[in-house]
Amino acid sequence: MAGDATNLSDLDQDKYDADEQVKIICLGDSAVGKSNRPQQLSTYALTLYKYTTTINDKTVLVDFWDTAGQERFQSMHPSYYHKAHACIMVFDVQRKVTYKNLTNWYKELRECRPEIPCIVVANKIDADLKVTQRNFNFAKKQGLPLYFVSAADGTNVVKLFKDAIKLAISYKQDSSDFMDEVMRELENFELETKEDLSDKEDENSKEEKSKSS
Ligand SMILES: Nc1nc2c(ncn2[C@@H]2O[C@H](COP(=O)(O)OP(=O)(O)OP(=O)(O)O)[C@@H](O)[C@H]2O)c(=O)[nH]1
Ligand SMILES: [Mg+2]
Repeated sequence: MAGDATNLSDLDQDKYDADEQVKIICLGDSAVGKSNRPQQLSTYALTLYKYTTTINDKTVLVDFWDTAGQERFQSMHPSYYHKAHACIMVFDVQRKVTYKNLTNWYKELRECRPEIPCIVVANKIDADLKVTQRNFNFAKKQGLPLYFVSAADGTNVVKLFKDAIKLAISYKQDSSDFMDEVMRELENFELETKEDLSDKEDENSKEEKSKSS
């Protein structure tokens, strides 16, 4: 994948409010193959994989968030979920416990992000292709798409990331449509109540603005 970089400016999450920026998070137990790296000591708790793509003639910047280490505590810091537009939830078909733990990951995800699209990934299918015939009911039960993937030989990897990006963007557009609606309602509301506002309140709001800028 594209080069990764994690520095402080990457962690300013306000950028994800911009139309052309999406954030996709990866979840799952340790060593399921989220980063597809040979075993290594975790130097950084967080890695951002940056990816640029064009959708409907618009350039979209995608940040894939990936962790090392923190998932051993079976829980992520809330800032990891903050403003995420989609989630890729990975388990290892060779290790049943990683499949069982999806329940916990999914619960935590939904506490923080109740609505974002989520894809379930059964990884390492290269180790035993027969697993693709097995039923993994978790995904079906939750109404989530399930992808059989091998990060090692590349099976379904491109499709997975393309679809995750599409889902993230469509989620973002829907929610911004909804935001537009809310904003319009607020504008109308303001017109109706303007006369009631005293000068004092106007001063206060100016002060608030200069504080926050
Ligand atoms: N056979 C096989 N091995 C894989 C595959 N994907 C990853 N691995 C191996 O699984 C091990 C763990 O992979 P990682 O990518 O480090 O897993 P991770 O989920 O990022 O683990 P943490 O960073 O510790 O959370 C490594 O030895 C990888 O080489 C796969 O598709 N097939
Ligand atoms: Mg990793």
